Amino acid sequence: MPVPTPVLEARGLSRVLPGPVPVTLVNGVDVAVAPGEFVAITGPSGSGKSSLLYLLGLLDRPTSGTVLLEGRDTAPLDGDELARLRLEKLGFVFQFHFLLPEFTVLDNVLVPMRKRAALPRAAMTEHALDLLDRLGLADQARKRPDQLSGGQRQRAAIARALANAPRVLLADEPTGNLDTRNAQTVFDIFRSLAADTGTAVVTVTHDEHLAAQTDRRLHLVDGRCV
Ligand SMILES: Nc1ncnc2c1ncn2[C@@H]1O[C@H](COP(=O)(O)OP(=O)(O)OP(=O)(O)O)[C@@H](O)[C@H]1O
Repeated sequence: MPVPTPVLEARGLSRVLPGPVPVTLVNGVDVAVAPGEFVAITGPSGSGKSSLLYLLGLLDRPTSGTVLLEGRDTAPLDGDELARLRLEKLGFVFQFHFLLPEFTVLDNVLVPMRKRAALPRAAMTEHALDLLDRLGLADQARKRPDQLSGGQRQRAAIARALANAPRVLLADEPTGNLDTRNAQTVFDIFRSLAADTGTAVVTVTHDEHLAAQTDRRLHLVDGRCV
């Protein structure tokens, strides 16, 4: 069977903070993520999990090595080109939801769609409402984030991350502020997202029970994948 082109690939990825005593955050990581794959980044505190995720998400630049997105080398791209790729191809979820407090949930989901401007206005609203419905938030669309529960807020943040139908969803401890039930719901959403839409999901987690539910684990120790 032909091996599919990885949607996301790291080759010899390293990130060193310069200084009198340079600090190595990520050290020579090679990884290839296939479309529809659900991958956990695990490892002890300070092992470089978030640093690796930021590199994979084109939010930080490696000091050596490169990231390929859908087979395209991102190393030569400038800041604007990277921002465009993030907007069009990647979705992000963090431990804190980072929803805009003065906007409704619906308007929060519309922000990345408006920025991309790939759809007429009415179609954007329809798509955003459909996403919220799929995440069990149909009744919350016109509320502000502070009127939602913690679990609902994180699902709204996931809806926003999915607004532009990313090829890869990157999540940094997305269940860190959630109780067990809501944490499981988030992982259930990730699992069906990967299986049903082919979106690759890469998530940092401390939680062994959740990590065991993914297809594959990248375990980091001192910035190296072991
Ligand atoms: N800007 C920075 N300046 C100095 N040290 C940093 C900086 N960013 C990260 N570090 C250090 O680099 C190491 C890796 O950090 P990173 O946040 O990637 O680890 P992590 O595995 O995600 O940790 P945690 O599980 O605690 O969130 C840590 O030791 C951290 O303290």
